[in-house]
Amino acid sequence: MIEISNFSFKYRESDQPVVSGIDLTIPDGAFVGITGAAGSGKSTLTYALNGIIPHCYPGDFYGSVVIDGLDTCDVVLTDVSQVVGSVCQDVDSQFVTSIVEDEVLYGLENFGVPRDEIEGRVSRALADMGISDLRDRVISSLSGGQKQKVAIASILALNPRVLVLDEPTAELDPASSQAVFDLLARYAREHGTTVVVVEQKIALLSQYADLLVIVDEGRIRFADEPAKVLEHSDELKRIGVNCPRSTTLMNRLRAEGLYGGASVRNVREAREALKEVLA
Ligand SMILES: Nc1ncnc2c1ncn2[C@@H]1O[C@H](COP(=O)(O)OP(=O)(O)OP(=O)(O)O)[C@@H](O)[C@H]1O
Repeated sequence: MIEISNFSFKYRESDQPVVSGIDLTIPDGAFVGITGAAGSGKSTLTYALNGIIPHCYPGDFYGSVVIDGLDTCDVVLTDVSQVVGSVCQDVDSQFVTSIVEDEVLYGLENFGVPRDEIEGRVSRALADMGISDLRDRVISSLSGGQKQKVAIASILALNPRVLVLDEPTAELDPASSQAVFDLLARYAREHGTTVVVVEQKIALLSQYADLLVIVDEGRIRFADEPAKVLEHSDELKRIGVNCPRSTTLMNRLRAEGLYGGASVRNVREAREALKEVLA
């Protein structure tokens, strides 16, 4: 369980807090999607979850962030890393070795995983990400999308109880993005891993998230199941979050009194809903 209570943070260099009054409870095994306009504070929230705040960025920290009973302010970063595996937005800054296999091995060896488990974990993580063929490649020679997959594989190999990923599909094509989300959802379902993903594509998040969080100017504007959040497509647009056109269309029909169902997340759901409207 993750409990963020009345959390605010001001970077030493910023004039005012960049996130304020954040209250969020995330049960174990939940799939949480976070989105919001550029600069709204999404990455800052992920830094609070993976311990980078307060351990690497100096600033004013108020409130508390407690992960599986660990208050991130009371423990060292390594303790947080044992529980939270994270993939940051700039994956290049995350790599510590030059070969794909070494990168996945690095974390396992650092975490003291028994030798006889290591090969199985490396192979499984690479296979899960569909990159077994990249095992011996030099990381700097990979495409942006391939690098993202290596970064995710390195974290999956560690079997963290919580996964925090900041725009993990930014460099991926739609099919690979879907495959990564499928995999994350499988980890949540089968291993009870709590997954927190920052993502620009609200349609993709809505398809997978149990809880969709919208951040606006450092505050949580909505935190609810996706269909409930999508009901507010006009307000979302005003704060820089564009819903799929199918969502906006069905919301307009609801406003006109022509549709009474839940907000739709995609064209397929809109098609079904329209059948009802036209019946
Ligand atoms: N290390 C830092 N020092 C000072 N200010 C920072 C730092 N990192 C981020 N900020 C500021 O905090 C605010 C929120 O940034 P953050 O990166 O958390 O937002 P974001 O929603 O993730 O943005 P994006 O979608 O563009 O990645 C921005 O005004 C940003 O300039």
